Amino acid sequence: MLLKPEPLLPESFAPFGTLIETEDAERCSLGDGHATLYHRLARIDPGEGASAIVSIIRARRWPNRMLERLERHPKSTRTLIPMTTEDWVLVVAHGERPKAEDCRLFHAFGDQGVQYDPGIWHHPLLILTQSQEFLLIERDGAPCEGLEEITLDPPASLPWP
Ligand SMILES: NC(=O)N[C@@H](O)C(=O)O
Repeated sequence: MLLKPEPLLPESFAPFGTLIETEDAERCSLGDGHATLYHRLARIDPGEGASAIVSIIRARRWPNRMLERLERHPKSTRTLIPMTTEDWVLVVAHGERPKAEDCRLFHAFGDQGVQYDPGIWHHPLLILTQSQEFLLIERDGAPCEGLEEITLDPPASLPWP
C-alpha cells in the first residue's frame, strides 16, 4: 500500500494529537521586544501518577521505503519537536489494529513538532536526511517502558526510494 503525503495542518492532524507550531499561536513580546513568546502550544499529559521528562532522540534515516510496524504509548502524550530545520515525515493511524490502508503520511516542515495523543499508533521517526535530532517530552520511566508494537502485514510503503 503506497502512502500519499499530506501537508501537516492543525485540522488534519487533530484526530491524532496536537500540531506544535508558532503560526496562529497566542503570543506576547518579551525582553523589551527582543523576543516573542508563543504561548501554550500543547498541554503535556504524562498519565496518572507520573511526571514528564525531556529527552532527545537522534533519528537515522529509515533504511528502505517499507514500513512494517507501528508503535504506541498508551499511558501518556508523546511530544516530538525537531531540533534542526530539515523537513521530516510522520505516519499515524487510528484503530486497535490498524492496517497499511489506515495509515496517514504527513509531511512536516522543520519548524513543526507534534504531540501524539495517548495510544495513537505511529511509525518510528522518519526523516529525510541522514540524521536528525528531536526533543522528546515523554512520561518518566525506563526507556521504552509501556511501548506497544504491531506489525503491518502487508507493509505500507513510502512514495520515494
Ligand atoms: N523509534 C522512534 O523513533 N520512536 C519515536 O517515534 C517515539 O515515539 O519514541
